[in-house]
Amino acid sequence: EVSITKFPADERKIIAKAHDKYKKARAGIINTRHGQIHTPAFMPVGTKGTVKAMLPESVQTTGADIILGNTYHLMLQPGAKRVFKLGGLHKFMNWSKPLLTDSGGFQVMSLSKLRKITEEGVIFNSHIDGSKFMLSPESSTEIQYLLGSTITMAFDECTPYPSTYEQAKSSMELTSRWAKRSRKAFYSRDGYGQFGIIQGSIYNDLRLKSALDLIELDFEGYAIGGLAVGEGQELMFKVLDYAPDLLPINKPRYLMGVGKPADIIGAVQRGIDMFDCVIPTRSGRNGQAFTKYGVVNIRNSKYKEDNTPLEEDCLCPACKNYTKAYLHYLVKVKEILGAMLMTWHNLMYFQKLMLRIREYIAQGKDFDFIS
Ligand SMILES: CC1(C)O[C@@H]2[C@@H](CO[C@@]3(CNc4nc5cc6c(=O)[nH]c(N)nc6cc5[nH]4)OC(C)(C)O[C@@H]23)O1
Ligand SMILES: [Zn+2]
Repeated sequence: EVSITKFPADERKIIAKAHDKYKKARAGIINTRHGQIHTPAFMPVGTKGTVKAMLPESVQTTGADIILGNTYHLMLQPGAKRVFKLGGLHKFMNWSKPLLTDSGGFQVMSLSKLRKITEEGVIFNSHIDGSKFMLSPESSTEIQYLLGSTITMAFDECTPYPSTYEQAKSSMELTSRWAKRSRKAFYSRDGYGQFGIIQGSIYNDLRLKSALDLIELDFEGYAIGGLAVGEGQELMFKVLDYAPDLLPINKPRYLMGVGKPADIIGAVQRGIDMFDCVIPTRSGRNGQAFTKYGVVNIRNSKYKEDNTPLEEDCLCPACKNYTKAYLHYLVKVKEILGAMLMTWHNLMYFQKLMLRIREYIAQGKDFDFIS
């Protein structure tokens, strides 16, 4: 029931502005071969075929519909052909819902020491044993097929931040050529999809050109790459004020590597549907718990005799059965159970945030809350 109240003109402008701010937010469902994805969605990161410190069934109880894996790590160990022979990544890791795999270029740049970028692809030495590998649009796409990914990411070059206009332009153009080769190498099947990744750094004309090049290839969804690479929230939002609108309105939009709750809320308001970030899992293992009261650093000595849960109304095992004092102790003495419980709580927190955002959008309500 919306009651129409006569606001003075200037207040009406503010309210209109607020609603205007939310008009790009959308809630929906992506149907895949491995089940539905309710969007806006947060994807827990399972880089090496496991969400660290979590059983897959526990990840499922947090409400996650889809998790992320990494081509780069899995091709080095245990190897894509071996995973294929063993029945694919879903079977290997006992996760039957959707899986999205990143295409590996970004991880090569952020992980391996020696590498060379050529038109063909990226030649690099494994950060594990130094052996030589090459990733190309074709090999990355084939590896993701062997893994059995529900959503395959195109092979791109993540333009570093900061970059000059010229650097960003040539990097974006390489990504467009690689996207074309990735699309050609993709074995399309019902219920599986491939997402293109737009680049262009912070330059709106390059972002537009990147989007136009990739829309021509008719991907099942589109990611905005080259963000969450040190540019900061303000600059990221500046790009997000226009970039999502360059992409097809009826296809999923995925912002890679984001982020903290406030980043996610701001990006949803600008039209983003999918997110992945290591924050809930990595910071959980480091003793940081996300709660409605803010981030709790459980190692702080003020918790050593705190007999209350992280959040009294949270349904996760950490909050239902344990106290902050116990979590403080476990993390201090580096007990594995500490990493498990903190991770479980944070993943639950992030999924509850996404659920509330989806509900607020469905009811046409504002969701500027950051709790
Ligand atoms: C936010 C937070 C905590 O996440 C951490 C750390 C540093 O940022 C992150 C997250 N940001 C991030 N931006 C990305 C851009 C691309 C991209 O353009 N292309 C492709 N294929 N994959 C991408 C994956 C991305 N992840 O990137 C690494 C280095 C993976 O660690 C993550 O800060
Ligand atoms: Zn909890």
